[in-house]
Amino acid sequence: MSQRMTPEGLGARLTKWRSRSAVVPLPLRPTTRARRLLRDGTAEILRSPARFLGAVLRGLVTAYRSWRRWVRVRDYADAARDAGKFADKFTEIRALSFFRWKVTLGVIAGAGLALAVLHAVHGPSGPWCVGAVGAVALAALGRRGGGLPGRRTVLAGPRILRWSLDPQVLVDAFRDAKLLGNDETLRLVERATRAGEGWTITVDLPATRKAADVVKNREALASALAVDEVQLIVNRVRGRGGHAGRVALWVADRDPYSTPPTRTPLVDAEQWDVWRPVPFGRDPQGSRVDLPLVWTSLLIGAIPRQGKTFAARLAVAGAVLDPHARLYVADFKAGKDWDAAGQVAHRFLAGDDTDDVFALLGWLIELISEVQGRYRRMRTLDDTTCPESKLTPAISRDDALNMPVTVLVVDEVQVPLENRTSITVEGRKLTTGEYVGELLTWLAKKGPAAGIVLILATQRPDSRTIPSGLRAVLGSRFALRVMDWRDSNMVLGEQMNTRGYDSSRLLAAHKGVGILRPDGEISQGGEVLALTVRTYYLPNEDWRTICARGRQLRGHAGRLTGYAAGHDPDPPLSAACAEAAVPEARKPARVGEWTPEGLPEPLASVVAHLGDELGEGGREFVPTAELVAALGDVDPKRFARTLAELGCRPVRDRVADPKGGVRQVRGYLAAELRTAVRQSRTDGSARRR
Ligand SMILES: Nc1ncnc2c1ncn2[C@@H]1O[C@H](COP(=O)(O)OP(=O)(O)OP(=O)(O)O)[C@@H](O)[C@H]1O
Repeated sequence: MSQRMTPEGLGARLTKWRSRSAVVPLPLRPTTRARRLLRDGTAEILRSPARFLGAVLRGLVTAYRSWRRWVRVRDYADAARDAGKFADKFTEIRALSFFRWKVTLGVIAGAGLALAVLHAVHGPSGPWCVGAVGAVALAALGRRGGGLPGRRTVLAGPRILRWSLDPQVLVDAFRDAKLLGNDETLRLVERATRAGEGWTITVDLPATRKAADVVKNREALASALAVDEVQLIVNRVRGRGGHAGRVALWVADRDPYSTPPTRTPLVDAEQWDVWRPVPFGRDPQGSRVDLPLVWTSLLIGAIPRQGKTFAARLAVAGAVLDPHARLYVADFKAGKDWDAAGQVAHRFLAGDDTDDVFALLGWLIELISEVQGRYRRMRTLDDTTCPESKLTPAISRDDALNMPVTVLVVDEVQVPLENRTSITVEGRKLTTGEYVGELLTWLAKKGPAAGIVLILATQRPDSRTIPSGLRAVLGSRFALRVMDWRDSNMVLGEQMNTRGYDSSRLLAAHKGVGILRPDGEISQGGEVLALTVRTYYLPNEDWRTICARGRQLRGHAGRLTGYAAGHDPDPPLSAACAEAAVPEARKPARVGEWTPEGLPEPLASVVAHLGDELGEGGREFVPTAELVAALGDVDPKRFARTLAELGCRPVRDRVADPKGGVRQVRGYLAAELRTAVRQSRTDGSARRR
């Protein structure tokens, strides 16, 4: 069917032709590019006088600095000083400096005379012309450089320092901090610019030096620059445009935390989406730091009165303002800091005695069953609704599926973890604290993907209080001021102090300031291992406002449940019924299930090595190297082939290495090994029948 050519159709075709035809010059093409060119060109013309003036001023400063170096014979004096011969050469240097002063005065007098003659011959236009030429020359001298491309893989060419501030200051500071040798220098990748209330600059170290060492020795560098270490932020530039020798520095003009704190923007938010990273605070340069919470968990540690509760409330504030999110709040501080959360929480408690600990135990058991149920239900969902075994925003908001993002906050988590009341679980005697630790560990491992977020705050981040297994699985960490570097490492992770992150160095006056080690990317982008953050200020009054709004939102949406809806809380578990309530996941394996009897080799040896660790809730992945080493003189190829015949195929996974990092290794999924064991037992008993 032929199309009638309407006036609009003709116009549209003409526009299309003009935008595509090679005959039409680029600037005349009716695309947004032409408009952009016009806009940029006008802006450029309007800005040029101010830019020219700026360049002339910078040129003046640069010319003055060069002259001062020259007149003071700095290069000669420095060389003499480095060679330890300054005293011998002093007279010579002074004489040369005196001579250069005389040359300077001579040139000034000559220039003045020449200008006077010019004025006499050509009138005022003569000196004006000379002035204009001089200004152009100064502007050329002071024009902004865009930085250098940085160090190439093979170093070549001179290292040129171009910085409108005296770059030698920085090089000297690096040398004083023993981060550069006397014959080494820095290469400026991005010239110094103002960022917030300070200077930022990116430099390349010589090829023999590592950026990680600069980060580690930040304090020495701060001393060499004569600033407090809180004023100096040093980051290795990673990812695109970065390499192991590139460092970004930010030097604040003054203590960045001396200004009054900022209120959280959530106080003014009508509503929030719990899937959006929550506004957590600001970095020293004043940029906002948002903290993602879903699919991870958070550990907050600090000595008393440093702002743990405030930080935990900030983290949970986003969930309070999302009517789809469910909250479990356990306040073992037993103060009134969390009281307002009772208006919105599905489960709420404030207290610190054994009954409260048992109530928490009940919640944990409930949440573990919930997680198991969610995984079971997710398995039945189609791939479009649930592409991986992970909660998605759509699933979490689907009432029919009933899997809302659930945030469990435990303030002063050391109270339940240290409870010594004895209980028996499946014949095993242990303290309630140990059991709480086990359940929290299980939840922190399996819960995040099913939409259960754990936020734990503690005054005592030591190894006796927070089991290492639990710490290892808490993805995000926030360390406010602690007593010493060991406690800081307890919160932030092994060896973090040697990488330059030690929260014991924060000042007592810096309340709410801590080191955040996020799980994955945060709003700053790039690959940051950790960063210093000053949390937003969230006093009780604002917290109450947020909780009242959260209640209103839930009320309108018909989502007030549990405690907030006024339902009687379930009676806390007692020591006697703790055992009966243990969910399947936490039950130790039936006697004999993880023993090698009746199993074929090498499965029998694998089970003998792993024992109960193979059970549900135990290990998820076992490296091949570990199995081969444990089984002694086994042929790795035959071992892999036999296991493959039993349905266990090697996969790659990340494991922690002893140096504190992670590495990828090959190994077997415990789930597949379990299935193989059960299958072998079923086959064995069928054969016996
Ligand atoms: N971001 C912040 N900016 C300024 N001051 C803050 C900030 N966060 C907390 N504070 C101050 O620190 C004080 C202690 O905060 P918070 O109650 O959260 O400490 P805590 O570590 O939980 O204490 P405790 O261990 O005694 O429970 C607060 O009263 C508040 O004035």
